[in-house]
Amino acid sequence: MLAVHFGAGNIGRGFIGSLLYQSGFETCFVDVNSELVDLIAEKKEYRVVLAEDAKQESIIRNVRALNSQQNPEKVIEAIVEAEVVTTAVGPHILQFIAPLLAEGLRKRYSKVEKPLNIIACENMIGGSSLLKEKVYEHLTEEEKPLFDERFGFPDSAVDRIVPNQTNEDKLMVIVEPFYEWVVDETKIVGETPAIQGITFVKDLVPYIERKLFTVNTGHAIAAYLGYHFGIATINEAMDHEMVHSLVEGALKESGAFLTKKYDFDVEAHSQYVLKIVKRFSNPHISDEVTRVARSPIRKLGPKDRLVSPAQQYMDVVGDEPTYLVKGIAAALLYDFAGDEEAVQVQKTIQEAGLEAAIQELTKLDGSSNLFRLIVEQYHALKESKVTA
Ligand SMILES: NC(=O)c1ccc[n+]([C@@H]2O[C@H](COP(=O)([O-])OP(=O)(O)OC[C@H]3O[C@@H](n4cnc5c(N)ncnc54)[C@H](O)[C@@H]3O)[C@@H](O)[C@H]2O)c1
Ligand SMILES: O=P(O)(O)OC[C@@H](O)[C@@H](O)[C@H](O)[C@H](O)CO
Repeated sequence: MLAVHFGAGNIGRGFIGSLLYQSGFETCFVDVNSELVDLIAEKKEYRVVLAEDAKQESIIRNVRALNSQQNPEKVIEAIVEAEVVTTAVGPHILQFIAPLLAEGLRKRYSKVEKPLNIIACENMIGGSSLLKEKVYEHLTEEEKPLFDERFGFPDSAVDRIVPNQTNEDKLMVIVEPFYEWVVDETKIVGETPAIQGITFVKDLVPYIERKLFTVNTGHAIAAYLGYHFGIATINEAMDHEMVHSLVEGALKESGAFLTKKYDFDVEAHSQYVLKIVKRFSNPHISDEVTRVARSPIRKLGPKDRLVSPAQQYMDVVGDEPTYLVKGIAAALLYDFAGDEEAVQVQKTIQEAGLEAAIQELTKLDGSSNLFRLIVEQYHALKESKVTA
């Protein structure tokens, strides 16, 4: 059984690759990082170590790797043979892998009748659907209905914290023990991929919203406020009394709309939040705030982890959010020079003004209450700049 996985990075090796191996797949990683591809091709195995006292280690075997820029034909051949295709490249990269994936699916269509499912494992709502949209931009009108019958793009939610890391063994990856991978079974075409560890559900939306607007909302707020207070890592940010209580406040707000909207059990949701806050404080993980804060343009988008829960809190709970808005303000103040999107946000604020920048990034109506609150909190936070 062959799996083709795009993106041999943190989550690709540390999570998806690991579950594929445990489920009996051979995994062909596809990446553009030559060093990584060459190392996987040479070693044919790598280590995954759990970030816990016992540091339990697994060896992931049965892996190979291809550089999609150097060997596109081989990637196409692998897609022809695959039982499943997965991705973990980042939401903005899906458009770049789409042309090659379209070529692979075209060739496969002409050679193999067996259906194939393509699962994007990215932190966003509708990742596989977006990938499908991008792939379909490369198809003819005649091909589209034929591909609909043969290829599935089920959306998914993935949860496992895998920090950026530099280890002596460059393929080794340290991951937190916890993981969750939920896939929309209604969009599967043909057989359900036999991957142990996936939970298949009929309605993914509550799962992806619960994950993105709890884990990623809390994480982003810890990162942006941590950065604001001059803190380097997420667990240090969680040790900072003010950041800790602002994260908890934001998760109370997102929890209030999630439990109401989806009729989640309130006590079970509190336990879910407690566990997440504990995961952020894992002493065995050193996760830089700049990784978690990365790509603020994406994170300030209307459907992402900051603005969407703030808007939904207003709509569903009927109140003004206090903490989520502070997180949005901190994201707008994020000026890390090593992050192109952060540089772009600061440039837009300087050149177009704060209000035009907020409108452009969040797509919020300039006359809305949420917009007004964000402007207020931005100025309040900017004036209160202190170091930890
Ligand atoms: N790290 C985590 O904790 C975590 C957890 C859950 C979900 N995710 C999601 O997984 C995705 C990947 O995150 P990550 O942390 O593993 O990032 P990463 O940067 O470690 O890995 C991304 C990989 O994609 C590769 N890549 C870039 N362009 C490519 C292309 N055109 N073709 C093939 N490969 C390409 C990169 O070289 C890199 O190896 C993101 O959407 C992220 O939100 C991450
Ligand atoms: O990957 P991003 O940039 O969407 O978000 C950064 C982190 O919040 C994220 O990678 C988490 O570690 C992960 O989503 C945990 O499951």
